[in-house]
Amino acid sequence: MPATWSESVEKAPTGGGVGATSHASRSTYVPPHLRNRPPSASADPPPSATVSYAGTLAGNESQGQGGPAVGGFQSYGSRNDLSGGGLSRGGGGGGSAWNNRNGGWDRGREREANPFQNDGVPEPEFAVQENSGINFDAYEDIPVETSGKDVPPPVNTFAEIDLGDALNMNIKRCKYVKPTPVQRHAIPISLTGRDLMACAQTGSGKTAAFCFPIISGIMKSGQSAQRQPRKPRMACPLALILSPTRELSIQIHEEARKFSYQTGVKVVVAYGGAPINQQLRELERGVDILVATPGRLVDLLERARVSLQNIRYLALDEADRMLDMGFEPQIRRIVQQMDMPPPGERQTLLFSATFPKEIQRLAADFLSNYIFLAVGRVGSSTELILQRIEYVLETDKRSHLMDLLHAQRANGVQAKQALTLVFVETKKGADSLEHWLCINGFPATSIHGDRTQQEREYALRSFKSGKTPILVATDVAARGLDIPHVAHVINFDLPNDIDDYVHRIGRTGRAGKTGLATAFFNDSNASLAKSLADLMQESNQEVPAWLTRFAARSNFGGGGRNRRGQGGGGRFGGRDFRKDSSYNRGGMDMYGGGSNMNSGYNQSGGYGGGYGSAVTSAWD
Ligand SMILES: Nc1ncnc2c1ncn2[C@@H]1O[C@H](COP(=O)(O)OP(=O)(O)OP(=O)(O)O)[C@@H](O)[C@H]1O
Repeated sequence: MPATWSESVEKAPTGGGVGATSHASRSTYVPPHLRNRPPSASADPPPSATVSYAGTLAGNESQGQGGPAVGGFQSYGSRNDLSGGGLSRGGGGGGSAWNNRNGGWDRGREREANPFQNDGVPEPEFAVQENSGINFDAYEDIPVETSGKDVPPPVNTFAEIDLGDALNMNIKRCKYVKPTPVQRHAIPISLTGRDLMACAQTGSGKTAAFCFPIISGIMKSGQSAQRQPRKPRMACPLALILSPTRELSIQIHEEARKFSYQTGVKVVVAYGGAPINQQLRELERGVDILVATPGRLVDLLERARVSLQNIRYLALDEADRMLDMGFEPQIRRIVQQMDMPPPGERQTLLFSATFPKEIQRLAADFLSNYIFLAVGRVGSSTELILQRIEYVLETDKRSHLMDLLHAQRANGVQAKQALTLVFVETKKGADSLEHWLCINGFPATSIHGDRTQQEREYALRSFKSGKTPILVATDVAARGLDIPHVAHVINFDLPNDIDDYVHRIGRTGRAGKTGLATAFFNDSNASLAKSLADLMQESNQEVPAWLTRFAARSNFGGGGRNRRGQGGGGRFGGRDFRKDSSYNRGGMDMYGGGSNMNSGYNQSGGYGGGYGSAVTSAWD
């Protein structure tokens, strides 16, 4: 069975509606500088070189791998096993006891593939070993803030929570020995049915924090999509997980499939850029949890192939991104203008590492009597990431990058265990830097919104596997991606928004591992100086004197995309906006929920931030 969509395309017979990416022959990645050459010249990237990393990078390398399998993407069924509509999912028994669904959704002819297979984790060994990478000591004294009515107490172990045998087994298979701080708090809250707005640092385990309660809730209820009254060929999922990018949706799907293995809960992913027919057929086979990007979901809703009438759980990952000006209209359409049950009748879970107050205000429209949870210095970066800011003129950036890469190479850590992610501002810039790196002997690939989905998936796989240990990316790769062994994040071009910086550097230093983040700063980044200096200080980083001078000089607090100065950050970045005096001025109940609250967001024209079209277009 093909592991990814790009593989399934490569292996499929010719033709068959693959759209823009339907190449007749097996597609080999061609770097941009070779793409227009005759076939004989357009072959592989330059010969693989050993890229090595120094000092802190070795720390990362030595920690081992905690994430999903390399190259792990969703599997699509073959085109030949689609007959019969696939709707005949035999139901589990009724009642509300555990395990009342079949132990796996392999009803009828369909068999549930083992999502752990790619991990190379021998089943019998999963019992004792801790997830090899995570350093829980790093989280021991992490500050936690909760607000809202009747907040359920946190737990210290998974055993304290009644998640069900099958899910507990999968937690062991994942080698999660104890919950991370956000899981300790968020899972008990969600299990009581409360709405939740949760902020927690990058790489701290938010995916499981929203997946576990959803999966266990579906298992416990004994509900399943196939037992709901449904129109023919219309999928009626019980849970919807939305994320801003295709790759993140793919990743969440992979994770959710592991967590729901043999629970009877079926997870399906739908995202843009991949053939919709394959996704439709997956949906026809039955779906309990639908993971989707907003654009593709709207398409499915318009075709009346998905109904949201049975939604019991709505989760927005990267919720602040999902509700900012780029996505907000689509999200409102999905959540408020289709057939989804309103707040109070469904459970809504919003997660991110950053949550500007303006977005919190907006998000309150989607929530009912919710609990706000902030774990760690939210909106700040983890101290596990060593941040370096270097003053580099625009014209010197490439040679400076080359110096960095040569220094890494000189230091002898294997490339596969120390990947480098380089962020640039534009798609053209990504292509051009990738080309330049390749011709200079550094195997690189790129990911951005102008590449086909097949190319994007191929690039990510090639990076994860270490075949091309440098990935040049736009912000499309800034959020959520959990790529083991990313040892170094380089902000070749700094973003305009400090929250974007937080997410970008969060691709390293995940799950308790250490990481290095280097940024090239020059006068064009002056508006970021203050928030950058503040962020570094909060994270106990050494702030260069020249940056402090820049910060003192710059007076950009009132506008632009630097939201930190507008209440999104602060000493404890994830403060509940309901605690603001301005929120209560109108006599609103401080923790009354706010589902009927008019945020005034639109009237005021939104916060000054927003994303320029170049950035927005990098997203799905
Ligand atoms: N309880 C746990 N024990 C060990 N490892 C865990 C645990 N929970 C999550 N992880 C691992 O931690 C890593 C980071 O998790 P995840 O991707 O959910 O982070 P995140 O908080 O969503 O990050 P981001 O803000 O970047 O989206 C993953 O590799 C995951 O498998």
